Amino acid sequence: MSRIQKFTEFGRKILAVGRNYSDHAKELGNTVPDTPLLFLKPMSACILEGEAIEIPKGCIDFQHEIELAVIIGKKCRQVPASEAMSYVGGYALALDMTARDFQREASKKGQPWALAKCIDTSCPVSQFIDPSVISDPHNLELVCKVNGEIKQKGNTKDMVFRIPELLSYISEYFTLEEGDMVLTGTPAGVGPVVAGDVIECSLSDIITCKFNVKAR
Ligand SMILES: CC(=O)CC(=O)C(=O)O
Ligand SMILES: [Mg+2]
Repeated sequence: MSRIQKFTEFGRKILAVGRNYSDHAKELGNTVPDTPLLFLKPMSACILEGEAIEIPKGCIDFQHEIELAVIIGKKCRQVPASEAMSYVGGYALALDMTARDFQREASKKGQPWALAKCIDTSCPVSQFIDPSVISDPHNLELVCKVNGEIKQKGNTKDMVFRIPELLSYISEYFTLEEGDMVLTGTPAGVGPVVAGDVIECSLSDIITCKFNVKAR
């Protein structure tokens, strides 16, 4: 259904969901929200394989968060959960790179997460995955390795809010357009990376992607 096959055809915005896996909420000492916790990432945060993840200036705790990205296939506004999957045009693997020290500081002061989550290179994305190759998006293994060592190993079956609920909730407030992305949250195991590290991600046996980390 979607024409989107490559990064240049992606849309204009990224909606990201936080604390959508209870094991991750727990590891950071957070509770699971009653309704999806949303934030935006700009398209300028996106990079593709071959480009490096850059640690932002002043950050000493830059962390990986592997996430399933849902790519929107057609304009989606106020859709019921029962119809939401028909708006999915594809999937990708993504990293919601997070300056955790900046986030902690912002949260303490009641400030937004822009500097923690929205900075350049903070959204590495894999190649586009056609939805026809994914029979059940709620049973996919997410694995993130740093320098060959497994750091995150989760399954999309453990999402608190599933894709239909997320798209219905989000589209009540934001019109989603073709190529927009929804990052569906990260499972437990997030942790820091430093310059010189290599992050490798996989989604079941469907796709892998690899990114080098460097200082800005
Ligand atoms: C606390 C967070 O950074 C939330 C988030 O992004 C997640 O995936 O969960
Ligand atoms: Mg995240």
